[in-house]
Amino acid sequence: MSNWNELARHQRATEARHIQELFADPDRAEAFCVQADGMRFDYSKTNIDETGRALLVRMAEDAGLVDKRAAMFTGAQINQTEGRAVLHTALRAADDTVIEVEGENIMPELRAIRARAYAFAQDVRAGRFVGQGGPITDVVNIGIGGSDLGPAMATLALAPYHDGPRLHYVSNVDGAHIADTLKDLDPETTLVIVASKTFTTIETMTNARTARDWMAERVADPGAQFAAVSTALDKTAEFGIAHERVFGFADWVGGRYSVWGPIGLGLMIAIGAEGFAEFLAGARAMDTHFLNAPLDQNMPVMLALVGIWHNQLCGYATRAVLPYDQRLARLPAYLQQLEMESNGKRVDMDGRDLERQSGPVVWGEPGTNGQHAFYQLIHQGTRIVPCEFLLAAKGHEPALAHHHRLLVANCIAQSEALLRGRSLEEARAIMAKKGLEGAELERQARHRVFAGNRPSTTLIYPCLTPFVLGQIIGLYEHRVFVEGVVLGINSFDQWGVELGKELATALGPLLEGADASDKDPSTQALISFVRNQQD
Ligand SMILES: O=P(O)(O)OC[C@H]1O[C@H](O)[C@H](O)[C@@H](O)[C@@H]1O
Repeated sequence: MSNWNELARHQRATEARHIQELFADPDRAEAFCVQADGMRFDYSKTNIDETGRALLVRMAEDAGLVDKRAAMFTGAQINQTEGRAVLHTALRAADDTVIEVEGENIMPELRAIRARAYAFAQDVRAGRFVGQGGPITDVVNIGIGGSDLGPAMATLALAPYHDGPRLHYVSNVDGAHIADTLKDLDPETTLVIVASKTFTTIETMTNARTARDWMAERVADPGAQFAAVSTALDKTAEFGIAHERVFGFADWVGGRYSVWGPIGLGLMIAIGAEGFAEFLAGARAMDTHFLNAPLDQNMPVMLALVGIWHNQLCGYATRAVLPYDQRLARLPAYLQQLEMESNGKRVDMDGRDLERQSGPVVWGEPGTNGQHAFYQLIHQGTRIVPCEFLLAAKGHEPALAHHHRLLVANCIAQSEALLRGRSLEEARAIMAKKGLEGAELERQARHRVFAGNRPSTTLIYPCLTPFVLGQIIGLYEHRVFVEGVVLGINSFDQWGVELGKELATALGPLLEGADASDKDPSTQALISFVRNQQD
């Protein structure tokens, strides 16, 4: 980060400037915008100017982005703390690509597993694979984290293409989740997919056993209606799932990057192999763009650099992801794992304390719902929240085009409002029109002032098709990668989730009465509250 100080100086020197001033340049809207295969990322409503952009791009270059990008795509062991390559891009690479891991081309096996998964999905959809009571009507995907969020988010996103059996996603170990899901299902026509990279995750294994017991009550051979997706083939066999319904993947696919392979089985069953292939094609188009576009016209690179400008340079701690697309309702949750599990780290690749903040807190809700909830703070709160809007130019409901026009108008209006705000003079004029005068006019006007000058970006795309969803998810994956490279961290491990897991395992027996006296007083009090309720 050799030019970090220069960038920080530039940020300080320009922070008093109103973003609107930058539009004195009539070409700004085009010049601060990136296009990729029909998608447009507009970052002109930020305080980044040409100098800032050039410095940001140089920072990415100096961090070795170009070489590190090549290293990822070609299978180098860039996940150093786990000694692994990072090759989710191979899951969507063109068929004739050659990618070697430890001297062996991994592509033929990937293609073979994908073909098996497609064939199984098509069999389920066509009623060739049946339950013990007939064709499959419902599929329950049991998984958590990366084995849930990706396929669950994508299944909802692609609802207009969903013509297979109903899909249900169960993740939480809270019995409420599986109980509520199973209560209306018929065990004789339900397929259960147990999705777990490790096949040891306590939530998933607990839910999987509960589902098997539920099925065993009505079905002679419950195992016959189970499929599994995992890297641990010994453990899937131990669980009793026949190998023809087990779809493996390698450890160089990170959990939160795994939707492109067999972890996407639920989505394959929902939308079919052809639709899934389109989803992969969209991500592949984004890979090609990421690999080839010059850095300042490279969508994932610019998305990442805008994020770094806002978080590490301006000091805005959070980022709101605001899809004006109801079917992307789970995108914020998906991105919370993708971005926060990847870049929420406190040390760099070599274990040294980070000199900057790590990745931001990511949150959000679909528009327009958020407007009637938390946008108050976004517009008038004392904290600045950079907003990332996502918007489809076209919806899937031609008969409801008037709804879509309202949706689009709201999205674009929000970014406009954040930019321009409303001055005290304008607010006074509004109050005067209402007949207010003097001190009361002044007081009321002050509540109606919007400072404006609040940054936002807009990602606009033609329509949320499988291809476009693939592009969007590929875009965010690469954004996380670029951010990780610039910050010098490993975006592909997740040691921060381990301590809680270990303590939870140790804590279980204490809830049943074992001695808790070595716990801190707060923990002891919580345990005894639970024990008292159980007695
Ligand atoms: O797929 P699994 O092995 O069951 O893992 C599920 C999830 O749990 C872990 O705790 C990790 O934090 C996630 O990255 C992972 O996606």
